[in-house]
Amino acid sequence: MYGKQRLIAAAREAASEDIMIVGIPKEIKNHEYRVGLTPAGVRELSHFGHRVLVETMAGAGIGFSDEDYAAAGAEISATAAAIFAEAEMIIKVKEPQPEECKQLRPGQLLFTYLHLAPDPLQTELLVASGATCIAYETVTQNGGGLPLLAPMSEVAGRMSAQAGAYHLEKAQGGNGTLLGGVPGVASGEVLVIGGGVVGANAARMAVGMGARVTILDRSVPRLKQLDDIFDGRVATIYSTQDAIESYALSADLVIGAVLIPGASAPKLISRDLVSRMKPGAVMVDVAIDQGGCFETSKATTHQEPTYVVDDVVHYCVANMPGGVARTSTMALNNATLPYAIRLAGKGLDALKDDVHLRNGLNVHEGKVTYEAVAEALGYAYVPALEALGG
Ligand SMILES: NC(=O)C1=CN([C@@H]2O[C@H](COP(=O)(O)OP(=O)(O)OC[C@H]3O[C@@H](n4cnc5c(N)ncnc54)[C@H](O)[C@@H]3O)[C@@H](O)[C@H]2O)C=CC1
Ligand SMILES: CC(=O)C(=O)O
Ligand SMILES: [Mg+2]
Repeated sequence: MYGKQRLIAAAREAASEDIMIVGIPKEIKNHEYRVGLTPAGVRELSHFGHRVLVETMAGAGIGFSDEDYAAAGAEISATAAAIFAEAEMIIKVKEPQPEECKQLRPGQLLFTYLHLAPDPLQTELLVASGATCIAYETVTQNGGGLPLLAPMSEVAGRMSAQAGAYHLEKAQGGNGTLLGGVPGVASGEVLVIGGGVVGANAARMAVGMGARVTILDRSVPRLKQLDDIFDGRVATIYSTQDAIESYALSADLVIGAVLIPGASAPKLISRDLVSRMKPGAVMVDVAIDQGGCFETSKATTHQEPTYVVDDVVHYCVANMPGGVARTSTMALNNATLPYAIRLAGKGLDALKDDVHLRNGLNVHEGKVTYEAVAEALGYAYVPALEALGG
């Protein structure tokens, strides 16, 4: 289709689309200043005729005022409760907290990160809500990759090297190694386990700081790509228990960056191995939002990001990008907005029409529609298309 024909078809399609009430509550997780839509995103949805309700002060922490949102076409709501009560689709950033889950209802769409496999309580509450819950992190795309996880993985990967370098300082509990070294003194050793988006971005920052970096992955094609990208500046090693053990024992900083989409992260570093690592080494478990890939990991917050096990500092913040919320909000919105527009225009048909968006569906009308989540938590698995009624 070309030119005028394409415009007419687009106008017809737009005319047949519904108008939706979209709600943006303020995030309530610890030190979480990201927001589900920027004013620019509100403007796009308003342009398509949708009503957008934004909770007062939702973007205040990152310089988006109520006036900015109102100027973009939003209606400012005084409370989250008013938004949950009226909106047909809720757009958030972090997984809904229990008090948010309890306000969801059948027929309502929820579009946000969920990370359900390691989170039985949230899953139970979403199933009980009857709502349609779409997880950013399991939406897929042609050619592979997770387009709505990738922007935050880029951020968290870059932050992980930064956080690791900082916590290697003595005053932060680290062993006092400067990752880049200085002339005449060896640089620090960084082990990155998982060479996907987080891992590549972590390595990029660590290499930039002058560290000696090794990336482990169990995908040989991915190791080949990394070898090309880094052009000899990182070592790429196939991931086995042997490799993990030998590199972890000499590392100053270990970054956990593995993912099996939708599933709980595999525990790749045991408590015993942690006890044999260098005292004052630092471990940053970015995979903590999927349960963590170190046996000793437990989720922490930006307020209290670290704890120590066997003299090894653990940094396990489950919402790392929230620490650079302004950059993260804009990066996340760039990725989510086209999907939000389709969901607002077509409702459930947007899921029926697009297998990649449908792969984001984790819970619908009380059914678990993502296999790895059902398996991890003992629910019956109902394929998304079947749950949606074909
Ligand atoms: N804590 C936080 O704030 C954030 C956490 N994340 C999380 O970081 C994790 C990684 O995400 P991405 O890099 O986007 O995923 P990705 O899918 O791009 O990369 C994961 C990599 O892990 C590799 N892998 C799987 N099993 C492995 C094993 N046994 N040994 C070595 N490598 C293995 C895969 O081959 C793949 O290359 C996810 O759990 C994601 O949710 C992402 C953003 C923010
Ligand atoms: C990916 C994720 O969970 C986050 O950005 O917080
Ligand atoms: Mg997270």
